Amino acid sequence: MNKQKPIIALDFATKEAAIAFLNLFKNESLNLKVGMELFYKTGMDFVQYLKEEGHSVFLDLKLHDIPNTVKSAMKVLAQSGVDMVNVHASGGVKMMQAAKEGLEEGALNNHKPLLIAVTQLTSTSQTQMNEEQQILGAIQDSVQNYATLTQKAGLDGVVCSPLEASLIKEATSNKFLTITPGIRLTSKSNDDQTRIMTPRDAAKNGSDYIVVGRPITQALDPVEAYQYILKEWQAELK
Ligand SMILES: O=C(O)c1cc(=O)[nH]c(=O)n1[C@@H]1O[C@H](COP(=O)(O)O)[C@@H](O)[C@H]1O
Repeated sequence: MNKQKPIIALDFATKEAAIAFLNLFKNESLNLKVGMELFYKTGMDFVQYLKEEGHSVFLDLKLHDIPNTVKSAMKVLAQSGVDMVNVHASGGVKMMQAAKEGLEEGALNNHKPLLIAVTQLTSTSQTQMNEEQQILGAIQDSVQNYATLTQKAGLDGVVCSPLEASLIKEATSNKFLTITPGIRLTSKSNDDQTRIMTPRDAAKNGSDYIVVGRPITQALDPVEAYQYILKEWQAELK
């Protein structure tokens, strides 16, 4: 995964729609995230096709189950040759350790994907967390707690909002990765994302990778939107 480039969330319903989008980018090698919608429709063959086309792939399936099940599933994912996979940190330290073991056991030719854990989803608001999850206190504290547990389990980093990136670096280490969706071009969100930042501010606040979906995929000119975000991201990259 090239840190200089945003990760594009390839949230499309079909292989044809995803390929039509990718064709706009000619032969450029991209960081792509394949999530549940596209994966459930197209399966591992399409993921493999993306790898063969020279792209880096974050397979975002957010595993969350008992340790034994997650370990077995990770063994299979390790064999796919993808570059990054994830679990939910709320599954607990034992589940995260099992995920890591599964990846290590399944790794082919020593290629082990980066393993990261989702803290609090970027769509979750302070109020929602307090009222629905019954976690009291500030959402930043919950994110930091999940990040500390993730580090303890030996994973490579977390998925969080860019708003929390610098806080996580302070609580863990500079090498602990922050992968940050919730990227919007203005400071106001008009969709399901609540904890958002612009690409430039995300870079300033220490995000290692930004994940961007609709601001690129739904743009009138996706290549122009991508180029703009790339420029904004790289402008402040340390
Ligand atoms: O794990 C993720 O990638 C993820 C975690 C999170 O907390 N928030 C979040 O938005 N995502 C993913 O990041 C992408 C963001 O897409 P947009 O909101 O369209 O930019 C989606 O594919 C989400 O599934």
